[in-house]
Amino acid sequence: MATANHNLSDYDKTTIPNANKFRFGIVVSEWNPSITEGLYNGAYQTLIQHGVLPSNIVRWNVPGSFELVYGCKKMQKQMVNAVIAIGSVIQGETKHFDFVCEAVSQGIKDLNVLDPTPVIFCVLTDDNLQQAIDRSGGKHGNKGTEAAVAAIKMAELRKNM
Ligand SMILES: Nc1c(NC[C@H](O)[C@H](O)[C@H](O)CO)[nH]c(=O)[nH]c1=O
Ligand SMILES: CC(=O)[C@@H](O)COP(=O)(O)O
Repeated sequence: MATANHNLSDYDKTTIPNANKFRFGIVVSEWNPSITEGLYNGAYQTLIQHGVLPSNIVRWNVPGSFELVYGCKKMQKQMVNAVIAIGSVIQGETKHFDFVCEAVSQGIKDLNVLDPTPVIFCVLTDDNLQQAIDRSGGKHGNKGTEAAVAAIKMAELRKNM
């Protein structure tokens, strides 16, 4: 289902466990900061709403989405229950977009395979700035909210394994 048909901020709050015992790492790309800050705010506020203590949210910045893989790999070792990778990749004139998106998605997938700490893929890959705006707190909701919900659910799943 396309995002246009499912608002990223809509979810059943009754299905979310209390996250007051969990600790989360959030790694934020500095490229397109107006977008990534919106994603971070969505994720942060959602974690707080579900009981996470501010002191249990660790934030690191990296230069761009390509560096999210390295930052998340290191964040996995910080005694956190889950990691959220936040980035915004916007198509330019060249194929660089394709290489960055492929590297980040494959790299984060690999982190989930190789380490027991889940890493949530909160990376927008948009054709233009408007699409990114719409998905970072605009008309289609906030992917940061969606990512925080996923992080809590994965932390709970890991706890029960
Ligand atoms: N064009 C975008 C980039 N490019 C930078 C790369 O992510 C990387 O930092 C650089 O190639 C050095 O290794 N990054 C984004 O996050 N978003 C873009 O739109
Ligand atoms: C995703 C990118 O790296 C891209 O925005 C860079 O722009 P360009 O392809 O015009 O160099």
